[in-house]
Amino acid sequence: MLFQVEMTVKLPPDMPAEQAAEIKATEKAYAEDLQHQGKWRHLWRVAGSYSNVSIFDVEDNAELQALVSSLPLFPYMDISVKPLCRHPSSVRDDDS
Ligand SMILES: O=C(O)CC1=CCC(=O)O1
Repeated sequence: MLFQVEMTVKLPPDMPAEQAAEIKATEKAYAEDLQHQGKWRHLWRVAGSYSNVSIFDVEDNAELQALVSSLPLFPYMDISVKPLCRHPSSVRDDDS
């Protein structure tokens, strides 16, 4: 199942820089691992913001919930999720 996930990072302004850097580094490693596994198919920065638009390819809603709620930045993000399905006019054969 494909999901579009939009994440907006809102770190507390008073979070120490070292702590913020550590969380971001852990987040990066987690995101890279999920991309290598094929579960996090796309990761795009929304230009001009501290947001990303991502496409996840997971078994079901429960797996998406497990992955997203395990993100190190999860407590510091606003997240919206949209389920996706194939468009009848799509010519790509890899977007199922
Ligand atoms: O910077 C972001 O958009 C949050 C984030 C998601 C994966 C990652 O490495 O950073």
